[in-house]
Amino acid sequence: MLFQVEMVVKLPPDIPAEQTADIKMKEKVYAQELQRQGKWRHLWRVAGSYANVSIFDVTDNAELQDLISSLPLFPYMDIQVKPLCRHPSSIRENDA
Ligand SMILES: O=C(O)C[C@H]1C=CC(=O)O1
Repeated sequence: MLFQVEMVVKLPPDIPAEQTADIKMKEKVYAQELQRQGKWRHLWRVAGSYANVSIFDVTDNAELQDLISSLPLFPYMDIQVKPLCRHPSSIRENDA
């Protein structure tokens, strides 16, 4: 199942810089591992903001919830999820 996930990062300004750097480093390691596994198919920065638009490819809603809620930045993000399905005009047969 494919999902579009939008994440807007809202780190509180009073978190110590060291802690922020540690969270971001852990987030990067986790995000890259999920990309290697093929579960996080696309990761795009939204230009001009501390936000991303991503495409996840997971078995079901429960797996998506599990992956997203395990993100180190999860407590500091506003997240919106949209389920996707194949577009009838798409020429990409392998998608969805
Ligand atoms: O920077 C972000 O958009 C937030 C998050 C998503 C992947 C990652 O490494 O950090």
